[in-house]
Amino acid sequence: MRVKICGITQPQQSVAIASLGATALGFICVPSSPRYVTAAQIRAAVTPLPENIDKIGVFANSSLAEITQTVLDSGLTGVQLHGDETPEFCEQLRESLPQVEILKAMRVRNLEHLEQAIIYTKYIDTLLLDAYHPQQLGGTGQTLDWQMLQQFTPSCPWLLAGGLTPDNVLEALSQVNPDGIDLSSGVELQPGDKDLDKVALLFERLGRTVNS
Ligand SMILES: O=C(O)c1ccccc1N[C@@H]1O[C@H](COP(=O)(O)O)[C@@H](O)[C@H]1O
Repeated sequence: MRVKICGITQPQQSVAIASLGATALGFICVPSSPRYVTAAQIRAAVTPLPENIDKIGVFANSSLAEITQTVLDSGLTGVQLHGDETPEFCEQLRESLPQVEILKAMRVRNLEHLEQAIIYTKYIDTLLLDAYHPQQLGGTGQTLDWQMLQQFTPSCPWLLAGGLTPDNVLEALSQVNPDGIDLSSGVELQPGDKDLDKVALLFERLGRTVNS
């Protein structure tokens, strides 16, 4: 199972979190977020990482040109679209960056949103389901209604996000069967500063060994 730890801002934490067992690290490219990092900061954080770790940039309603330039400048291997990007936008991004993994995040409010998620699967590699929050785009610590996701089996891989912590992750995984999970505020001391003890506890509870 993929485990993505998102909202990394410190280069030394990216290396530590990868060695604890993360398969993917996320970097917030949304200027209004307290976890925002520049392309140069991402470059510094991803350069020492092993090749097999996915390096995902999180964008929200950025232009194609901004995303493409950031990917080229930073060494990202994936782009997570966390705003109101359309399926057509995803298709154009795929043409611009054919080698880069495209993840579309859906902030799920109800069953109708889940149905909309399916429309994207033709144009992306991976879906990510996050909780809806009226004021914030992400990193909110709010959980989804896991029961609603029990029948969710899209034709592409998907990651469960939204308020996951070392304390609730096993309960979530007992109810839903995603291809991976994504955690941010649930393993933090404060926005952008990850709590390495909580990250270690997460992998202990998931029963993982280093980079398995
Ligand atoms: O973390 C942020 O600040 C952020 C800002 C804008 C868009 C997405 C953001 N984070 C994403 O939110 C989810 C869930 O976070 P949490 O575990 O509930 O704190 C995660 O996918 C982050 O990539």
